[in-house]
Amino acid sequence: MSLGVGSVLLGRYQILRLIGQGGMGTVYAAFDQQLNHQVAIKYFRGQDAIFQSNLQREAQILARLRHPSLPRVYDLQRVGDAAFLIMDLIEGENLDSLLAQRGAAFEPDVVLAWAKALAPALSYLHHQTPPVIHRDIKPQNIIRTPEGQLILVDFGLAKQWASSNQSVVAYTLAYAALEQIQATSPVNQRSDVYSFAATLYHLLTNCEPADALTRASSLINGQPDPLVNPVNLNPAVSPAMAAVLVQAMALPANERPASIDQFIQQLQQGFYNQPSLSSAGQPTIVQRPAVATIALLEATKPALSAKQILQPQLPPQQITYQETTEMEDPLTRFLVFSILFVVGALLLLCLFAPNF
Ligand SMILES: Nc1ncnc2c1ncn2[C@@H]1O[C@H](COP(=O)(O)OP(=O)(O)OP(=O)(O)O)[C@@H](O)[C@H]1O
Repeated sequence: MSLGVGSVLLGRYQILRLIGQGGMGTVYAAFDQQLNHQVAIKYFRGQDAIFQSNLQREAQILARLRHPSLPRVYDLQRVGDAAFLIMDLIEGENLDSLLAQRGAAFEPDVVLAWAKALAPALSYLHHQTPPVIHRDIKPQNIIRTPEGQLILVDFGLAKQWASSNQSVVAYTLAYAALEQIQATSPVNQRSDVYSFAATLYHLLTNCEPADALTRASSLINGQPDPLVNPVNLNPAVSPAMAAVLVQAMALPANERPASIDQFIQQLQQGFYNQPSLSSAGQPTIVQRPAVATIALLEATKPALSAKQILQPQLPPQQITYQETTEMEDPLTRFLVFSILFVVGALLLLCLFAPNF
């Protein structure tokens, strides 16, 4: 079905322009000739009956949502194997475009303010029964309106059903949690915590974070985690804030903050440079050099390919990390103590045998 500019869809929606195309569908701006207002239409094409009925069930859930930072969903129309979701048209520019135009990282106070503005919307989604998981938080899906308000678009909709379809990628690799890529354990609000943190990481550093699959693959092969500490990319980010981000992007879901609210609280503490805590579930920063080992996967070394990681035999929760600092290394400890011993002996000689 062609949706050319000017054509009228379903006898009512005049297509104004193409907004963007993603893995699951295409988004258009249109004019609703019946209600005289502009809408956004997401066009899902070539979907089977199971997908369509799941889509309908989810659209019914989304239609009940009311939040100032989320577009309202009005209608779902089906024509053959195509489906059209009608929702608020959000005018403005997405944060990915704003970052590209700026060509440099955003200031930490700006990103923190954005995070705090978006968190209630995510929290609202997560507190639905059943919880609505966004599944695709990324700078491109956050639109800043001309009034400066942030709106989170493209949420939830049937992405878990799409992910079982081999031809569809229903997430964006750089921002997706490992459990979402592997599809071996349920995606939950901690998966959104990962994506939200990865989004903030990108905005704070102007660099896409290393994706979870590459990171897991490196760790399995005894390599350091390729996720660059945000402090090294933007010195304006405090070490404590960076630690919170890195913790929220932990590969095992159970090491991330349990909720968006908890994450934002930690991020705010980090911004104001409060000391980071090292107990379980609290932010710690990855020290370099550090030896990262994946204890339960140790037996499978030396090499696991990315494809193998994708296979469902090893749930991501089984991945645990162990870190040793430089001083914990026996050779380093031996060298440091030897040097201290020699220096001490020389000092004693100078004191008690000055003619020596
Ligand atoms: N209601 C809306 N109003 C305005 N723009 C929107 C709206 N919903 C989505 N968009 C924009 O449309 C573009 C394409 O969205 P789309 O959802 O097709 O792509 P995607 O997120 O890359 O992939 P996927 O199909 O996996 O969701 C994005 O840039 C998004 O910001």
